[in-house]
Amino acid sequence: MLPPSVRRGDVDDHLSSRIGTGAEITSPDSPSIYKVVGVATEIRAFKRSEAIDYLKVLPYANGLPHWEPAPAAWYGGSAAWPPRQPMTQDQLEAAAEKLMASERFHPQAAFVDGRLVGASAMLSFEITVPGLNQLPMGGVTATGVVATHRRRGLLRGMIQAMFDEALDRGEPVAALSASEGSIYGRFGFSPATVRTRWEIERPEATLREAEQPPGSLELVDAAMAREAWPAVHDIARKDRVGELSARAGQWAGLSDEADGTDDGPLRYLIHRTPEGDIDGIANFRLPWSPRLEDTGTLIVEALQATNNNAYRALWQLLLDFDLTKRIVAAPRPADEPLRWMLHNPRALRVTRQSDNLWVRLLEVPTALESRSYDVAGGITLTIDDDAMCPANTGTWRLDAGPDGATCARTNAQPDLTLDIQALSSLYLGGVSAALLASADRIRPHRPEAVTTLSRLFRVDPEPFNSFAF
Ligand SMILES: CC(=O)SCCNC(=O)CCNC(=O)[C@H](O)C(C)(C)COP(=O)(O)OP(=O)(O)OC[C@H]1O[C@@H](n2cnc3c(N)ncnc32)[C@H](O)[C@@H]1OP(=O)(O)O
Repeated sequence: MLPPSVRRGDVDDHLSSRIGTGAEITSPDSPSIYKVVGVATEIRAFKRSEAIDYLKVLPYANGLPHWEPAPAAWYGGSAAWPPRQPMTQDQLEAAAEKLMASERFHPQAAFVDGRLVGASAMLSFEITVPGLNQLPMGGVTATGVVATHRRRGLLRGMIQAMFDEALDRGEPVAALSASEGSIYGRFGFSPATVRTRWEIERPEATLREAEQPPGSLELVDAAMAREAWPAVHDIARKDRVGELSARAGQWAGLSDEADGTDDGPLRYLIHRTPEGDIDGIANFRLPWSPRLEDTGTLIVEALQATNNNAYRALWQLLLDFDLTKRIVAAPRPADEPLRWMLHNPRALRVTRQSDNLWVRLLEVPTALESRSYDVAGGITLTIDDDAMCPANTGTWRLDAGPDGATCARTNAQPDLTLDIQALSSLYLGGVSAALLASADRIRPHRPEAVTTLSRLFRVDPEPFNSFAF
């Protein structure tokens, strides 16, 4: 008898077919372990004593050309990845201690013949969903399988175990930032937010409103930035669909020192209300270059504000910093208000746009009932076979509106059919149902079904998450 967290139809068949032993599944003693006869493969949480093995696997696995760590590759900085030096034993011990101390860290690992050959983890977050409600979310992070053990279903096994555990913890939604676009769709993840990188030539960066908004600006050191960021972010994130609660110690590493590259140290700019409360903050750099034509770029790595005054005041200074020629910012939302504050909206040139958060609904009725909908309406939808979360499969009636929603199983004829990926992309309100229908990702059974779905799910402003994890 398999434990409930491991389903014979997906994880185990997949694994045995990959290993090619014609293996039978044994009865595992522990609910989170499964084994294949003849090949000692286990998927289970790793222990503190195994955390260093996990840390050693990760940089090795992630050091592929496609892996794009932020911010180095994001704006073409010079920081090397993977780090040039392996971590020392002391550094590994310290990192392992820190990792395992977090109650919000839920790791899984793959062991073959007792050796840790792959790992992944979920971090528990809150995500802001439409209606500005906070929903528990499991964020998949730090994933790698050593090159010699890839393509045998180890990641699939870990993802399945993490889905099952997230559901047990009451997290109806999972999400991740994808290293490659071709991996995570098969597990039901689908892009739900986008991020952009944009540039403005300083001479073109004139604002329509030249007057300084009320309040004051101050350049501060890293110690002050470490205090300001959590407070500003915790207000701002609850006001933007797609934003996440901060990771433990998210800003602990902010420093005034240069990291030894040409990027220069991070600088910090805060905005205060006339009463003195900090209501906005930006992190920026002024990298050095031996080539004159490459100097004078001010790079904004993060900017968050709790109101429009702070947002405008911060940009007003950053766009007009003496001895600079160009401003580059990333990651930024596609619907950046700054564009509409410029005399010349075309001056803000998006030089890159990519998917940001990939969402995966684990428990459809709970997720759909946890957000609100700007217009009142109802729709009956059929979700195609969801092998990894089979309770989602079937036909659901959603009756929704600004005050909330009910979502229940029904035997009625559906208005449309879609798979869990399409519904996950729609969930935060940033992807158009009409677009997905045009791509045959939604199959309407009534002519007006896609319009109804579109009106129900869209949000304004666009969902955005300001950091990956
Ligand atoms: C959320 C994050 O942490 S993003 C970071 C992800 N990590 C990396 O990119 C590091 C480098 N890559 C790796 O370590 C590994 O290749 C992983 C973790 C991406 C995949 O691990 P594996 O154990 O090989 O994956 P697994 O065998 O379970 O593959 C599941 C499916 O995904 C496919 N797949 C896995 N990796 C890739 C890839 N890089 N490109 C395309 N398809 C892939 C497999 O072919 C398989 O397909 P199937 O279900 O149709 O049979």
